[in-house]
Amino acid sequence: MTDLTSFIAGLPKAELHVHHVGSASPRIVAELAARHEGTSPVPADPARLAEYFEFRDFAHFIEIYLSVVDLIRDDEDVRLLTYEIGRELGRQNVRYAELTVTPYSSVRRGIPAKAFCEAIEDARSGAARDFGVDLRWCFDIPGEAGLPAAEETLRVALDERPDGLVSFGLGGPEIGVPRPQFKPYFDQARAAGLHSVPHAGETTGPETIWDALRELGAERIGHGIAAAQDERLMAHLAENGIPLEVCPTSNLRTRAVADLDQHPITTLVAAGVPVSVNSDDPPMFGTTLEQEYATAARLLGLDAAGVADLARAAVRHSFRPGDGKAALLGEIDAYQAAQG
Ligand SMILES: O=c1[nH]cnc2c1ncn2[C@@H]1O[C@H](CO)[C@@H](O)[C@H]1O
Repeated sequence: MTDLTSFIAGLPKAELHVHHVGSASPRIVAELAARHEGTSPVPADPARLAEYFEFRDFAHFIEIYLSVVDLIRDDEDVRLLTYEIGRELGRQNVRYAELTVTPYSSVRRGIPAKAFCEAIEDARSGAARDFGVDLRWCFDIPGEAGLPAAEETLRVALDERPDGLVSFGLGGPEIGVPRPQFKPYFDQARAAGLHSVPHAGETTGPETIWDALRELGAERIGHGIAAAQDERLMAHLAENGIPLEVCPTSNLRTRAVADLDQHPITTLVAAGVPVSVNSDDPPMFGTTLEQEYATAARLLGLDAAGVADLARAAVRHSFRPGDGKAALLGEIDAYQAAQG
């Protein structure tokens, strides 16, 4: 197992499902909480954060998530947060990451869209230069904020169009937030060349995934674990090569699954559904991408070659432009050969 752990650590990887504010390290969260002490429920002591990040259920998770979002108050906070995420990804040998960013939350708090996009783009350049990580953006609609959030997210995406933007998403709760209402916004984003990557089937059933496919033109699905309850849907995903971004520990910590050993990833993989493994909100869930790979290896019974294939799947499912995918696949091949 130690061998596999070090193989995973050195393996060049791609991360496809990781949230911006949800990636803030305990140090950064505590630093921001101290800066805004008295106006935030977030503990300013990193040692107390683990307890703060114990979630009763998904709704509680979103409540806590939004309290951390509230700590991001100016474009300097955005710049620092994003650059530090690049550092952590680089440390894990993540070479490419699509970060789910929610511009609506910041714009609503008074950070101008232009300043927000400049801050993430500055961090993107810095992360490439200093940590060798290629960061890209998925701009997601926070579902709980409804159509005004959809409108604003689309506006920022199309008007600012930062260089790193590759896709358009939809996050937050699924219960009480039907996917079809967002169709016109996804239609416009897709017409402008953005890929469609909504969350679906994380906290509700397979019907939400069907909606995401039919109404939002989903090319990949965030989470999508409820597909395991629907044979026809699994066959559809397999036949059409529509991948799921699976985040095992997240599902445990938000109590979407009761036990990692019963995680649907095994059913999905057995049915031929393309999957990648991702970390979602790593410090909040007490995980890292490396740990998610180790968990997937355990659940799926993978050896080093199987783990390398998992990394290749993430690269293939990614929206990395140009010859970037081939280059990263080449890095994985070279690493595997050298370890051989
Ligand atoms: O696991 C997750 N599922 C859904 N949304 C999430 C998750 N993690 C973070 N967010 C974030 O929650 C906010 C409120 O909608 C959004 O910013 C979304 O990106």
